[in-house]
Amino acid sequence: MQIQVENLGRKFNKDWIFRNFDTTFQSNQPVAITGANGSGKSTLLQIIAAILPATEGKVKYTYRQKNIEEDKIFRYLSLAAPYQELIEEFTLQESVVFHLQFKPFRNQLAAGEFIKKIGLEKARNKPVKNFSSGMKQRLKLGLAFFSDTPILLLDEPTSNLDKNGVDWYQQHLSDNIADRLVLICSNQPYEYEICKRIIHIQDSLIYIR
Ligand SMILES: Nc1ncnc2c1ncn2[C@@H]1O[C@H](COP(=O)(O)OP(=O)(O)OP(=O)(O)O)[C@@H](O)[C@H]1O
Repeated sequence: MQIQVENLGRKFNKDWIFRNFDTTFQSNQPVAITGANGSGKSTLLQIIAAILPATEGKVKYTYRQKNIEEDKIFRYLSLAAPYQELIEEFTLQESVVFHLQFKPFRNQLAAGEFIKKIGLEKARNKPVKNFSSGMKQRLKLGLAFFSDTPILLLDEPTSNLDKNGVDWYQQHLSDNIADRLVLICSNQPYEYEICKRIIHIQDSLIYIR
């Protein structure tokens, strides 16, 4: 998988959040996106996920030597982010079965095994609306980690997780990144220890470290 970003810029109202950004993201080269609160990390991630349009510039997606249109890229990506919604009325079991209608899990993982892997067996029949914020975060991360997609996008991945949850995150992240293009928006180094490349956003400019 490759994502090529050319002359990317985004403004809200009259303010440029960032401008003139060029880079290429590749599978097996996980990248952290860092920067102060409000610097534009989530905005950049949402443009790459084709959730938000860019104001100028282009994002090009290539998978197995074929161009993927922007309106099809959702099929190729998994995203875990604070602004991503879960279906609150569904139980955990129903949420997983619903998800599997659109995106299968890696290595043919079954729904029951998935629920064990995210450590929520006791909540199998509980509605998601009654989950704690940490339980919701485990579900979001699990769906992203274990879905069979070549792109994995994470925004503030350990928010609401306790120490056990952070250990769980680090373990499953490293187990599920092979052959995937991984981008992590974060200011917590323990969330992006696997990333050798860091992109830092400051004062509307994006620096590659
Ligand atoms: N829909 C919107 N309308 C107007 N301004 C917006 C909108 N969405 C984001 N912004 C502004 O864009 C800037 C970047 O926001 P963004 O959420 O991308 O930052 P961030 O680096 O992810 O922040 P944080 O670390 O707090 O999550 C902020 O100044 C924010 O107020």
